[in-house]
Amino acid sequence: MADRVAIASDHAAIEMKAALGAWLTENGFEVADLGPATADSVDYPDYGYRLAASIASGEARWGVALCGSGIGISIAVNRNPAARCALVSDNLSARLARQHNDANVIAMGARLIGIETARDCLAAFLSTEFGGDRHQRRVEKLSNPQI
Ligand SMILES: O=C(CO)[C@H](O)[C@H](O)[C@H](O)COP(=O)(O)O
Repeated sequence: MADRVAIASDHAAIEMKAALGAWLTENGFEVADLGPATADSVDYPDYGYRLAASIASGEARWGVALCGSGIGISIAVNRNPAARCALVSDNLSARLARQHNDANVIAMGARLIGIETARDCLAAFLSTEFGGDRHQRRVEKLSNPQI
């Protein structure tokens, strides 16, 4: 399970899903493609929930969530308390999502960024450690929402 990555999208990001899935495999990650399998129009919540469930169950350590903007699917993933999904579009945000937020799912928008940028973000995300310390306290508070 350690390096297993679950990847899911909607129809808008099917090509980016294929490209990032191939890159993950080439780089030694075990990939669970949670769909969809075709470019037929689908609803991003269905795939976001499926991805989050694979993180919650421990089937996957990491998640990659893709849709047109990345917004809808990131909202869907974050409905599951086991997920900390960060929507990013640049290398620094991808690194900070790990360093400060201990994000376990990266979301990106296939209609907003190109595949090269997405690969760069994913590589940065997967190679960056959580910083712990003060960030640990804050991340723990994310699991205990209160005013
Ligand atoms: O960006 C999205 C939601 O935040 C989704 O990716 C969808 O791709 C988008 O809403 C789909 O639009 P479409 O006109 O049905 O392709």
